[in-house]
Amino acid sequence: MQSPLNIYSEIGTLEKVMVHRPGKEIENLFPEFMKEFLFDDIPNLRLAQKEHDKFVEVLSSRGAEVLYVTDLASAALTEKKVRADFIDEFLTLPKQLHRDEESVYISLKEYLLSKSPTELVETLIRGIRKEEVFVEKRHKLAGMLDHPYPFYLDPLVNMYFTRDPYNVIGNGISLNPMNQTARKNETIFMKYIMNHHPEFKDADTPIIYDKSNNFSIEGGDQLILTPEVMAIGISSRTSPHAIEVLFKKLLSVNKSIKKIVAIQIPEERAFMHLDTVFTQVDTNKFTVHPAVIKIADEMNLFVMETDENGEIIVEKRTNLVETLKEVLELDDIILIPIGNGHVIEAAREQWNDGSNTLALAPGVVVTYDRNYITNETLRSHGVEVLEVPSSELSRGRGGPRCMTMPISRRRV
Ligand SMILES: NC(=[NH2+])NCCC[C@H](N)C(=O)O
Repeated sequence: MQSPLNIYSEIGTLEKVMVHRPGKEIENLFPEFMKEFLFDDIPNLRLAQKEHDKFVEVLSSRGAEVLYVTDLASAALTEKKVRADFIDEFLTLPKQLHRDEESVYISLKEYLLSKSPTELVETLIRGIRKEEVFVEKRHKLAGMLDHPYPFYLDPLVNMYFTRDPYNVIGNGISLNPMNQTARKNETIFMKYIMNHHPEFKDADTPIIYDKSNNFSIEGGDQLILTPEVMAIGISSRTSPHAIEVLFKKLLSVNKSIKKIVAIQIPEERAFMHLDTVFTQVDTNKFTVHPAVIKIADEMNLFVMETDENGEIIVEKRTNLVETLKEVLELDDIILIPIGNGHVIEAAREQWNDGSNTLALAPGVVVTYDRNYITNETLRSHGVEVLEVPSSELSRGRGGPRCMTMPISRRRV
């Protein structure tokens, strides 16, 4: 069966997309562990959900079919044996289990196995607080001590940024080994959806990358500029080794991608992924953080392609516009500076994901309404901008592109 996955660009009309509506996991965020969970503030859950519903409404209003990870995962986990494997895989990671006794593992597994597929998915995402499960204390000394850490299983608070833990390239999927411990378990949902969901399990879907490859890579760093060319960020989350391994695999299974431009970005919180400073809004138009424009002719860019023997060759470039013209074979590239290029407006709006646009079609993007200066700049370049409310969703440091995992786009 042909794979239902079909992504050959960043901008082709969005047909099918996967999202997660923020849920109870957000209420497991608290100040002491916020940084570890990669948040800078605690969103108001009810408002965040309203904003997310509005976001989904905008996607649907332009014809995209919106699927929820939780629904897909529940439908993939109908068999008990599959649920048991899924739980095992989930419980191998959490650091807090290792601090505790084996009996924690046994009790958690039993507790999770007693749940229906829908409840199981919901529980694994919201995390398990210690008071929720009874664990028999088998060791006398350790049993006398109470460890202050409040969870047996951490909440997956970043789950609504579906872009990062997995992403579609062509008709294949990259199951990304996440760089940050707080996000590692998110990838497992997609693995089970691909292997066990009725709509995906019999499809011929190449796995382009997975955790057997060790090096971390995340979807926020991967942009599919054309069917032949990708841009991938070398960032705090994505290692250069991973990019090379991914390219090799793409050359053998995807056969469409011929070139990768690896773009080095600073390893800073504000620049966590390439899509926080650079996104494609139309064939030749890109949003860019002015800090990047400033150094646009002295960047570390690496064009990867193959020679006539099929060997990978890597060449360094330094000029962003010239390199994009070269790899995209275009005469004209327009870089749209966020915050209209002003040092303060740009930094402020980029902090709230002003350059994290999601294209619904060539020249049509969804953005956060709070970034009104960037939105006007985009409009002045002829881009249609659909704004969504954003006071709560933005607190997780991700925007419309981060909140979506496109499954299918019409060819440009
Ligand atoms: N593609 C993106 N820019 N994703 C943003 C993810 C934000 C999330 N809090 C993290 O630190 O991982």
